[in-house]
Amino acid sequence: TRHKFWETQPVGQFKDIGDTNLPEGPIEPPTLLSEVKQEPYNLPNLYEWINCDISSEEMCNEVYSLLANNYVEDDENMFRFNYSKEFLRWALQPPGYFRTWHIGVRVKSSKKLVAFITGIPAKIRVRDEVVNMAEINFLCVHKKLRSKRLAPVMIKEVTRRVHLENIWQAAYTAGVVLPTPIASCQYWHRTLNPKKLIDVGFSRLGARMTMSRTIKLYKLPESTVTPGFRKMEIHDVPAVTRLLRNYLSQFVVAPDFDENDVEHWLLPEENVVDSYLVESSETHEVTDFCSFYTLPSTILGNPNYSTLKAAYSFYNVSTKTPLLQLMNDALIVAKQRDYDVFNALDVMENDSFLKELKFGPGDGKLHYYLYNYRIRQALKPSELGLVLL
Ligand SMILES: CCCCCCCCCCCCCC(=O)CSCCNC(=O)CCNC(=O)[C@H](O)C(C)(C)COP(=O)(O)OP(=O)(O)OC[C@H]1O[C@@H](n2cnc3c(N)ncnc32)[C@H](O)[C@@H]1OP(=O)(O)O
Ligand SMILES: CCOC(=O)c1cnc2ccc(OC)cc2c1SCCC#N
Repeated sequence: TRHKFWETQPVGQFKDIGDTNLPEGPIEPPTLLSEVKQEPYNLPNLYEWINCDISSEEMCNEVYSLLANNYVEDDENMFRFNYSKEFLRWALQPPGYFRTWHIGVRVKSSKKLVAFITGIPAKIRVRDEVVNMAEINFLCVHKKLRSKRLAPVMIKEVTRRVHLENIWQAAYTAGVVLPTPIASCQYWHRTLNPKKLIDVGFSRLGARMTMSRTIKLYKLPESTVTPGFRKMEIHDVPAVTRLLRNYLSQFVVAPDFDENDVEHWLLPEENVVDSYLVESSETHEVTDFCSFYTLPSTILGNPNYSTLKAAYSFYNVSTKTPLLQLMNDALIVAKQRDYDVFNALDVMENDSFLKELKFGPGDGKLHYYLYNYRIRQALKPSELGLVLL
């Protein structure tokens, strides 16, 4: 058995791939709340569970440090995600969040935080069904405690706590292949600071290319080109919600955002999320929207640089301005704001601008998963309207 834990879970199993007799939808029915295990799963003796109050400065520092030192690295150990504290508070406290779903594991004696996993509630539409789900993220076990089967316990515990809130499905992404992806996406990278990306060893000077020629290749205008292109403001929430809900309705899997969700996830917050829209000067109608979130990475083992400033494409809608032009304006803003790279997945309609805007394909894949919800057959990235942090 290749996946001793995952083969026990209500997820699509590899052996079932292609079996179109299996119905789409929940794999297991909900259980009665009285039947949900009332007490936490057992941890190895030295450890204890802790609910992490991310709004507490001290707790947020501990979570930040655990992730900054032990969270995801690329295959070549060139980068490690360095989620900021304000980003973590944003990511973990959306409307309706549960503090009990921000789960830590501490060493009983030293009180040191050594593991973490989180859930947040989200309404996710799958085809025509809007399903109450948990979005699971930030699963992290300290480097010194790896390969001790702690992750399955963390996963079972967050599952138990989600069940206690009468939620039976979840969504998550991972760079690793597990039973069984509903879609597999590719990262694309648009160089904004070529010299730095070459110096850190991510990019290489092209054949017959000089550094100055390479800098010229990635050069962008000093200012955005779309008339009416401006930052989103709180009074734009109703219009942006309408625009986004309508746009996302075309995808097989997408969040079902209401105005409260849009205000939380898309209203600009410095160093966390940036959103811009196009307001028509004559009709004052909001016709287009683009957004990106800020996720820096620690640059590992480089004497000259410590941090990579990366922007990640979030939700973009174009109804009047060509998507290509809208996204080029997003690149221009990111360059103005001194980002080193602008990253995007090939989800939604992103494929239509990636090559033309000089994005290059990454070597990493991002696999999307649903827990306790079967999809008849894997989706194409263009059928996905969901971006997880
Ligand atoms: C109704 C609600 C349901 C809610 C829950 C839904 C499900 C949510 C699922 C979680 C979604 C998280 C999403 C998310 O956070 C975004 S993906 C980022 C995950 N975190 C990292 O990569 C950080 C660095 N790595 C680590 O901290 C550890 O390596 C982790 C903790 C990843 C594994 O710790 P370890 O010390 O290296 O390994 P053991 O403890 O010995 O455990 C080995 C088992 O863990 C399976 N494994 C490995 N990586 C996984 C991953 N990324 N997802 C799921 N499972 C993963 C692996 O296949 C094996 O099971 P198998 O034997 O069956 O193959
Ligand atoms: C320069 C392009 O690469 C990245 O931006 C980057 C940065 N930090 C990471 C940390 C962990 C990591 O683990 C998979 C990958 C990166 C990546 S590439 C995949 C993310 C994107 N786009």
